[in-house]
Amino acid sequence: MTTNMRGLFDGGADFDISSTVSWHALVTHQQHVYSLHLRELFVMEPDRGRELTVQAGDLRIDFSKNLITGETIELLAALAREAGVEEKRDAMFAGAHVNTSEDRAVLHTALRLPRDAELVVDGQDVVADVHAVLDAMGDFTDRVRSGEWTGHTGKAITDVVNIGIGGSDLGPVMAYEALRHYRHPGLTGHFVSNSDPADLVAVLAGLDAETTLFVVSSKTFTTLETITNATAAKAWLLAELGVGEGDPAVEKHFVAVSTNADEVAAFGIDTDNMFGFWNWVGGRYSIDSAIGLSLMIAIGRERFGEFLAGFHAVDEHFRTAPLEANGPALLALIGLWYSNFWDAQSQAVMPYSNDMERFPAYLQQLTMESNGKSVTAGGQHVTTPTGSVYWGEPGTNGQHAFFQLLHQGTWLIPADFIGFANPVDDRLTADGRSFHDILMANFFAQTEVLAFGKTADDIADEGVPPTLVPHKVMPGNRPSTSILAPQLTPSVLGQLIALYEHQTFVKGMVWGINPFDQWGVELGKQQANALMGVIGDDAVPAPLPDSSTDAMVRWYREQRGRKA
Ligand SMILES: O=P(O)(O)OC[C@H]1O[C@H](O)[C@H](O)[C@@H](O)[C@@H]1O
Repeated sequence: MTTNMRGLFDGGADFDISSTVSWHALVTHQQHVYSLHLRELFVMEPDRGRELTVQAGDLRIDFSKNLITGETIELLAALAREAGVEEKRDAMFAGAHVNTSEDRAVLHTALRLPRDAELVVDGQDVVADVHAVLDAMGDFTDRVRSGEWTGHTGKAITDVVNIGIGGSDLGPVMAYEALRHYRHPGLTGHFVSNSDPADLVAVLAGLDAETTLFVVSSKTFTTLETITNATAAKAWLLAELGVGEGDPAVEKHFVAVSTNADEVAAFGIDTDNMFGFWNWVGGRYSIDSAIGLSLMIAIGRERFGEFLAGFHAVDEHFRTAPLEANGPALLALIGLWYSNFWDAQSQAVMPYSNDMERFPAYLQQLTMESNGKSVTAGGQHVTTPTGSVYWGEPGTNGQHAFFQLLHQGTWLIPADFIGFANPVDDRLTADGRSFHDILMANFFAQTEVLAFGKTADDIADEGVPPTLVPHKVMPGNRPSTSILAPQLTPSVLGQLIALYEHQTFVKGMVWGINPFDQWGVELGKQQANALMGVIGDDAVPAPLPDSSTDAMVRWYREQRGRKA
């Protein structure tokens, strides 16, 4: 396989997905589906619930409550084929440089290959490299968990603080919360990300420096927030331990996860205590790399292995299943159906699992940083809307907050519901009734009501006064996808993440954009750096170039007790 993928990924300067035969067919087909209600579709296709359900690993994905027919799936699959999704998928798995703007391979799938797999990319045995790091992480994890690794004063570690932001925070904290029941009882994890000092202050307030381990996680090791927090944490540690800068105590309390050994050393962390990864792992695709170290310490190396095996199961499904029965591909294509043919702008994700509270936030970075692009990989302006706004809250909480808008509002907002057959912990009951049954009864009820609603006739038949009937009509025909799994285990969490990673990829490939760069984040960082020297220093001459920022900075200086 050639590593120069410009041809395939640029699609040729003239290629425009919205000019393809399949796209035009979908435009026409949408008018047909628009004329049908989900109530009618379920009558016309009585076995629809089973026919439109796909199994991907342990994930049972029911697409039947979407505004689709069998023909929609055929047309969407044809669109994906016209866009070269299968070739692009194969190229990604093989290690081609599919991230064209940065000329990099995209190999998060290699992070979960089993030890006996083979993959050589750019002359490098990727599987051997991945497992060497996993082994080092595992050995370190074992030592921390057993108490063999001690702090400077010889005490075992009780608290692990991950310092990172973006992909170096969202994945670790989300998975740590989601896998709460698998954690080591004697170790507590903490996550510090924000450049608001309140974040670090609140975490340090409860900690004993002698038993605290900091994991500084940063792909680049230059991210301002992370380096600021890590520097402050180091100063706190040195002060608490009563030792000076450069004291070897730091080695016992700071480890690093990064691709940048030079910066790690410059920060003062022994590179023997650094766990590496590679530039072919994007930040938002990195929870299964060494960035997962704090998670591995929490759940242990075996459970972390199960987590990786879960990703791999869905990778294999995605790599081999035909598009028409491919969970990630269908999730993507049906999402794209709403974005591009129904004018939907957002996508809700509702995990019916309190432990998955951070999953929507995690998906925001994964999907929006990946597909929030308006030029194609070839540099042309896109001709269609791209990435959706992802958002959500755990059920049932969301039901009592914003579901009203989903049920009766004017926007079409497709929703993914995620739920489990078994709770991880069912010790508590409410008068003998399972909490979990209450939770899942709500899940099923919501997807049913969204799809089928309640008609004015049905409401009138119940004796509701005519003036109230319009207010009580539930229009239905609101799409949802139900993703179910037996239980929220490390493997299932890995499967869910891989499902969304690959759906993000498929959407990006159909749109012809590059889901693996994030140039849009850079300018804000540069601007913040430039303003940092200005806002706190009266000597820097005003005015600033725009009147809004200028006035705000003057106000800020005044409020901070300085003269503008
Ligand atoms: O891991 P780091 O290099 O510190 O990067 C942390 C995060 O910051 C950047 O601004 C990117 O937008 C993210 O993709 C990345 O995950």
